[in-house]
Amino acid sequence: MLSRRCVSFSTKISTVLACTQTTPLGDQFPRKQTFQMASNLAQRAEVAGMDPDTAYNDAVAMLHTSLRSGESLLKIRRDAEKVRMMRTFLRRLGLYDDPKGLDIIHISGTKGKGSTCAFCDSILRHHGYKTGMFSSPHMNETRERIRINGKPISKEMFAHYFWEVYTKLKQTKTRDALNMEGGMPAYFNFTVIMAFYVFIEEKVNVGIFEVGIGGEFDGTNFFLRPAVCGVASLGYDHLTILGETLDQIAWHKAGIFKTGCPAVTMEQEDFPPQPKYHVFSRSPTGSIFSRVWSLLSKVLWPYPTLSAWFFRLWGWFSRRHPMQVLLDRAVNKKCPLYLAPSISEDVLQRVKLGISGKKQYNNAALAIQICKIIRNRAESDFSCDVATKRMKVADIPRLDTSLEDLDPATVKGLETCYWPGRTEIIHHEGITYYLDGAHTGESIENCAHWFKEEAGRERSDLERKNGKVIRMLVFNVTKNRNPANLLGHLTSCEFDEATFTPNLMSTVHHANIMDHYDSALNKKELAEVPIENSKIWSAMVDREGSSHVFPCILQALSWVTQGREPLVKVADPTAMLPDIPLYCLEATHIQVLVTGSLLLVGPVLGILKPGFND
Ligand SMILES: Nc1ncnc2c1ncn2[C@@H]1O[C@H](COP(=O)(O)OP(=O)(O)OP(=O)(O)O)[C@@H](O)[C@H]1O
Repeated sequence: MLSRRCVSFSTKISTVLACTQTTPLGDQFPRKQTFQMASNLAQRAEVAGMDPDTAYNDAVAMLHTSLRSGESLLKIRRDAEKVRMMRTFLRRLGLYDDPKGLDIIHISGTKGKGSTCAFCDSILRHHGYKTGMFSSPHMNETRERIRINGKPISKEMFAHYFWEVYTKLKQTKTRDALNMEGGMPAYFNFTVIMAFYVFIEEKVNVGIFEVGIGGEFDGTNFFLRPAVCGVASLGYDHLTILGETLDQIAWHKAGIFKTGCPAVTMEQEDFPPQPKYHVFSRSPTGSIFSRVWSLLSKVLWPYPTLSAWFFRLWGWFSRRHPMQVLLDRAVNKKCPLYLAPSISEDVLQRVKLGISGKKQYNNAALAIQICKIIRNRAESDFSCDVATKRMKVADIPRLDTSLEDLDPATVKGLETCYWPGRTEIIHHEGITYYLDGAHTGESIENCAHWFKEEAGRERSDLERKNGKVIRMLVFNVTKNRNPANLLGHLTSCEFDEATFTPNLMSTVHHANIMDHYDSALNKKELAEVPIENSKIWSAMVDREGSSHVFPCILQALSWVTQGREPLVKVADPTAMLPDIPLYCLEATHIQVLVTGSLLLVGPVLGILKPGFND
């Protein structure tokens, strides 16, 4: 399979990695040098029968080096051009239209889009479809982004298709280096294109695509006629890109709607505008409000407090309900829009969802209706439901989940659905790990609710048998997120001790450094963020000494589970772990919540459940 144009520079990459391993905090990856090395080697020999690990590592290294460099050029392109550019890349691969026989499900939303995709994937698989799923970001390995029949594609398959797509695009590259349409797609766009290509080549029946950021200008928004679009729950994330009010965010998310293609959404809350309300925020809706807004912001900017209050009030009164924005966009795009309300109590009692958490019932309802559309597609006519100007939000047709929708295959799909690292519980002798990759206000709130419910039940059972249970937190956030906003939701979880660590597996040996190139590079994230988080936490819980900072995940986990966990070993035996309080050692059971970042949860999952990807 690997007889394609393939390169081997793993040995050289390992040499480079070896240099970085000695400086744990603030490692600098020699990006420029590796990029040159990668591009030189890419034009080299054909290597047949390569070892899959080497071939895979080479492909991932290429993604992180030569293809990442395209991103800086991308920034100078106007947003709307990105989608057109994606279509050009596909044409260069010989893909001129949406392929026949591959139904596309395209899902946007702030929270729950990954879970909805996973539910769709599982339900359809249990109905006999061959499924493909593209999601981002990945936790441990890049290949997690492309799944076939619920499993990440193998390293061998990833390497094979990577070099096939890479070579075809390279051969059609034009001389105009600044013209990105003639160049190479950057990291994210490349993985999207590759997923699409893999699904076609592997003759998948349904391709499920999770939007990266927003929707309108996202790299996944190149489909001409998706079989169905879904919008999961809306909330605040990526505000600097999408805007700071929910109607601005909704506008982007609804950008995936296509003329004549059915779209389904769930009930949406209308949160108040974010407290941090920027004077110069730009409304993408292009309304008269936004023009007056922009004029006033120019007049008022010298008076920051006055203008901040003015704009906060303005934002409050001028905002539209996110559901109204979804409807308006459906009208503009002549798209039939449906509402999938959450599952009702009687139906709910029949199913124990594979992904837990109360919000998952909303995601499941959305997935059930999306799959129903796919299954009944041949005999359905959506033209009579195309949204019209006269329609009000209350008129959006409802697709209630009834008992008849829960046929055995759908129930099996919902119950066996596995979405790694999201509200996942792993039991070990004397320890229960609660893992959740939540990293926004809404999802951390959901995580705290889930943890209190699940861990509370377990603690009551254990205490009834005279057990002594303590609770530990292992936490990190990545850059650009507000740690106080996230940690605030966790203060009610009754943690006895809290630990903070960067998303670095080990200070000695950083596995998969290439797969997590960015996080390994950022000095502030590695050294300063955990200290900052620890200070915020101490101030919030007002308990001296119950907050601890570690330089890597292995040290934090070793400290938390001292003497109990054979799987967790400090990679550097010379590392001095601080003393753990006596009452922790005396406890009969520890409950550990790991949350705040997928890049923290991923490595922990990798330790506790090796091979969870296979
Ligand atoms: N409707 C929801 N509201 C709030 N939190 C949710 C909802 N659905 C899922 N979550 C939580 O959000 C986190 C991420 O879930 P999921 O992967 O489904 O979402 P996502 O939209 O793909 O997010 P991201 O891509 O940012 O990780 C999980 O912790 C999950 O429990």
